[in-house]
Amino acid sequence: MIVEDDIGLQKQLRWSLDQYDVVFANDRESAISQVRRHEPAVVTLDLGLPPDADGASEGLATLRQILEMMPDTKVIIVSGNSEHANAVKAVGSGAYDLHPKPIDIDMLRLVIERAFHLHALQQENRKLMTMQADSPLAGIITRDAGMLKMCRTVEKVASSSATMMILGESGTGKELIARALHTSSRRQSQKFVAINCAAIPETLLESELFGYERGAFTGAAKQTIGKIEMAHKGTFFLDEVGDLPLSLQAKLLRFLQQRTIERVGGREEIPVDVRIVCATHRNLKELAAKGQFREDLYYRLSEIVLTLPPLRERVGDAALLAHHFKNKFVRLEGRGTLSFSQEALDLIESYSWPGNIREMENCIKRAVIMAEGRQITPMDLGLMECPAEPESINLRQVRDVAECKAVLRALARMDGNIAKAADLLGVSRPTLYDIMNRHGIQAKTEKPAQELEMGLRA
Ligand SMILES: Nc1ncnc2c1ncn2[C@@H]1O[C@H](COP(=O)(O)OP(=O)(O)OP(=O)(O)O)[C@@H](O)[C@H]1O
Repeated sequence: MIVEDDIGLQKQLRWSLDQYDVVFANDRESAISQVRRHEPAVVTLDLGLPPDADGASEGLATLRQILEMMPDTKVIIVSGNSEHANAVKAVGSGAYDLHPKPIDIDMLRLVIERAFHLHALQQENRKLMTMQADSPLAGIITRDAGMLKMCRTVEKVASSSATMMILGESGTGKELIARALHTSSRRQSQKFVAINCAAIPETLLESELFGYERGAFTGAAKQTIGKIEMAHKGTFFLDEVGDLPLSLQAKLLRFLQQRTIERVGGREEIPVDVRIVCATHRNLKELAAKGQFREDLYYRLSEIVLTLPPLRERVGDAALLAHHFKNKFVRLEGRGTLSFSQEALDLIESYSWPGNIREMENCIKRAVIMAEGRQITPMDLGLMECPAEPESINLRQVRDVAECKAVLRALARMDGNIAKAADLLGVSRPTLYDIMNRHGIQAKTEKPAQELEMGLRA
């Protein structure tokens, strides 16, 4: 934003700064209203504004008000020699830098560029911090109404000892939820032990799960405890439980009924106190109907069932997670500021993510490594598939659903910034608030990090 009452100078700056989206103001009132509407990252401010064009009182008051509203905004004071003392005072009050009049446009461009860079860094940093605070459960990034509800369920059931089944496609975060359940429970100071039934050959699985005594089989040189026993007093996570062979299903069922285990080659019944959480991407009911999974075990394991929606059904999460992973890998790879191009974000939002969050994580890691400039382009993402079109239904419903999705997407993309989301949607801020009200989308401004707990009431 350029705050300047000299129309000639305004024009000159408009031409010289045509690489930026510039908005103008010529006095305090219009400056403040532009700040409300556009929330500019960088402002150049002439101190001599009407009605005190020869003094600095209006300029200094404008500076104060801008910084009260938007403390991160970088305000560059543009002033003549006679105003030097006031310009220094302005820097003392929080202005970012000062630039002398007459303007040296190359110098000013440089100062503006640095100001944008610093602003971007601060925003990234803030986002990183708020993302962590934002998580409803440790490590889980989401603003989707269904997922937020699920996180609340996890918190509620964490203190119980009920056995839990987590269903969902591959890469939807089943293990992450299991870990979150453990860290939210009173078992958190004890071990979380995980085993993937699909990754271990059948012949080894029994001894992995239950342990073995010395001499139980050739090569059993010493007594070894199994994973279930290892998790004593903690949480035991049985991943891909649908792949558990039938013989071991019987043994697991016995453990669930008696809460004791018998090591392979042993005779002793050893009591073990564990919370069992299991997960699968397979349809256990179907497997049970085909006789490949014991129905009694299925019911024992599913005292509480959580179903994780695939990423393509989580509204707004694709852009949110993309930003999260971009920030993570930029840090890990030691890259400078990097943002998504508009086209890259469009692609991220329309892609169907068959591999869910794991695929997204890998894709963004690749993009951070591949990106050549300061922007991640669709090419860097390396995604092939075309977006699927939603089914059409009743016209009013289609319009409603599309409107609601567009608003959630715009808010997610602009990280909850209402003014920017309104701009993106091409509506005024009050109109956006109306639409959000109509769809029950909340914006909790008192807690910016969670402004965005956007939920659909219906
Ligand atoms: N909501 C989320 N926020 C941040 N990271 C996530 C989220 N969900 C999943 N991840 C990350 O995505 C990756 C895959 O998650 P996870 O291993 O928990 O999925 P899964 O459903 O258990 O997969 P599989 O069925 O293949 O075992 C992990 O690196 C995890 O940290």
